[in-house]
Amino acid sequence: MGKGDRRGLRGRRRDASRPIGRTGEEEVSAAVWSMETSSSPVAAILSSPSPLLPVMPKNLGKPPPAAAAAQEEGREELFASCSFADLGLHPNLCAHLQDKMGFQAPTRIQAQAIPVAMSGQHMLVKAATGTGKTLAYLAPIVHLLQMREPCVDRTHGTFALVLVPTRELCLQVYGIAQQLVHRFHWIVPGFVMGGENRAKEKARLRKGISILIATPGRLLDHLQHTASFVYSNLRWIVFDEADSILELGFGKAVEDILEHLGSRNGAPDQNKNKGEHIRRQNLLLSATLNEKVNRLAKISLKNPVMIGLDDQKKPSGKSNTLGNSHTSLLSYDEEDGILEKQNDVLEHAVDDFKLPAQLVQRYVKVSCGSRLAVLLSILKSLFERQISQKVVIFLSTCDSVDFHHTVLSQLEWSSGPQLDMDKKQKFLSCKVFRLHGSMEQDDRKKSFLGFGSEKSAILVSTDVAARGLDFPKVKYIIQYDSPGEASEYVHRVGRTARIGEKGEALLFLQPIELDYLKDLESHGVSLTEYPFQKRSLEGFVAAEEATKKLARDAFCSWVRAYTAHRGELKKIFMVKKLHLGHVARSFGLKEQPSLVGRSHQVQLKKRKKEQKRKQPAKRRKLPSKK
Ligand SMILES: Nc1ncnc2c1ncn2[C@@H]1O[C@H](COP(=O)(O)OP(=O)(O)OP(=O)(O)O)[C@@H](O)[C@H]1O
Repeated sequence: MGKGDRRGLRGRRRDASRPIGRTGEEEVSAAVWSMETSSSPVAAILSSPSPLLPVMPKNLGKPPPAAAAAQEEGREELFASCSFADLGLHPNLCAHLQDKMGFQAPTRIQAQAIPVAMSGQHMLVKAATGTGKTLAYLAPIVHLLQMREPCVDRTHGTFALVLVPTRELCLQVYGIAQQLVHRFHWIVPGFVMGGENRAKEKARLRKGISILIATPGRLLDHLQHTASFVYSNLRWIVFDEADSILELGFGKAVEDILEHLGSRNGAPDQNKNKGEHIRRQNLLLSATLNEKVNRLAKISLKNPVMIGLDDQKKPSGKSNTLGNSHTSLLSYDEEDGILEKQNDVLEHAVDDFKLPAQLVQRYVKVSCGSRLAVLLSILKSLFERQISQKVVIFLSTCDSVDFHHTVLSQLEWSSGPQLDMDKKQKFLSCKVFRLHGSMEQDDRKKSFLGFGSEKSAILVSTDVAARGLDFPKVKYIIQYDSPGEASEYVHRVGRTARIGEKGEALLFLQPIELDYLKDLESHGVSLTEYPFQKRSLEGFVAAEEATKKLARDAFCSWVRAYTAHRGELKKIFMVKKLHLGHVARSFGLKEQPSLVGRSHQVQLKKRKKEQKRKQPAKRRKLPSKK
């Protein structure tokens, strides 16, 4: 089980261990599945106008007009009015950012964080997802390394260490670092992470890596066992997605890493005796903070500049939206005064989350048994309205990802000859990828890179994809299984609506789970209900006597057909195992099964009596004489 996936399991065993019960809804959707004669049960759901499927809104996949305005407002709030050059970055780096990476101006968070990072002060940054936090720490590091005298050389070892919670994020940050050093080829980025070949990593460390991106477990392994790993010139330690690193149980590893690197507050500066006094700088960044980050901040940050933390609440009481964060430099008075202010600011920063202003967030209330049917309907509607879509579907466990990936892959449109029926049902004109921590590393890499490069695709994933991953053009996030903590909700939906782009997020909730909305509200996150009118099948059937009779006849014939199975099949299709009430409901019948079923049973008994009457009277067995 990959570390990155651990969060996917801890506290989320609910769907793995839940006993498979045949509740009403499951009964009905089972009935829906078995009613169809088509080739696949999944297709059955789609081709049957199940009473449970929502009628999709016309504007599905198109955010409401207000969101378009919010998107414009979001963009204005997102970008600073200054230039990268105004921030003091090297002209070559500014040119590269603009010409090669297409970044015309810094985001607000970058405009605030880059000068602080360049000043050498410790920093704690809280900014909404998709606001450019990666560049906020990598750009100043590259800038300062390229101007270092003597020139950075591989033999100097590692100057900057970036800790991230997942392997995919490790690859992503490494890719951005590679782009940033394009004009400074003497600065060498590299990565070490679980699942990779240790020996090759040792060889690369022995040669020297200037900017090292790492997952905590593997980094600690090399700190403890790779003697050729040189970090005596280490100047920066960056914790990207700081709260997630600790949530994933890396807390002890992080403390051991800080111990090794002499970067705990109060630890003797290991470079002092080297003559060259390198001021260590630690940076913590995330869109969400938690108590554990407070603890990490206390042991690793010294008088940090806090960005985006202390203006949590707008006068309206609404939580701060994107880009309104600003630097709050703690006044430098006596030690305890600073710590007190720092703690106070941190305490308040934990509970409030910032979300992109242009993100449209909805929830859909779905009973358990009809979840899959509704999910397939929503996907079908999304792809019918816009053939090319990038969608991420979050699930709670690896097994659930594997199952739903298999189900959705059945709907993948194959370019070869197709049956007419298949054409109608294979509505996904895109590839379906899966991602979770139990996959082989190569498969994980293929999925991660594959989904990122496709114009239209679906990714079915656990929370291993919830943090930091920057998939271009993801327009829709479906949380089929709700996340645990509200912070995970924020990060999941943060995979869309990035850097001012539009995005929509849909959370599946069962009627018994609606209280989760209140939990989200308490963190300043509010969702609107998915705007579809629930087709009231029962009302439709009850409206007309003729329709009601059709439904009754259909119900009776269905049950009769069910009893008609022969041989071994009778052990599978057993009427007495059916919950006739739910089967009746799947025909829109409100009557209790006993009423509808009783009349059928009465008929059955009558029929059996007639059959018996017609049969020649069997010779009665006389009791044997003893
Ligand atoms: N100044 C900029 N101008 C335009 N695009 C930018 C700028 N800075 C970063 N980006 C782009 O914005 C996207 C989001 O950046 P990044 O992943 O660093 O955000 P983040 O705040 O770290 O998000 P998360 O909280 O999800 O990790 C990326 O595609 C990145 O290339």
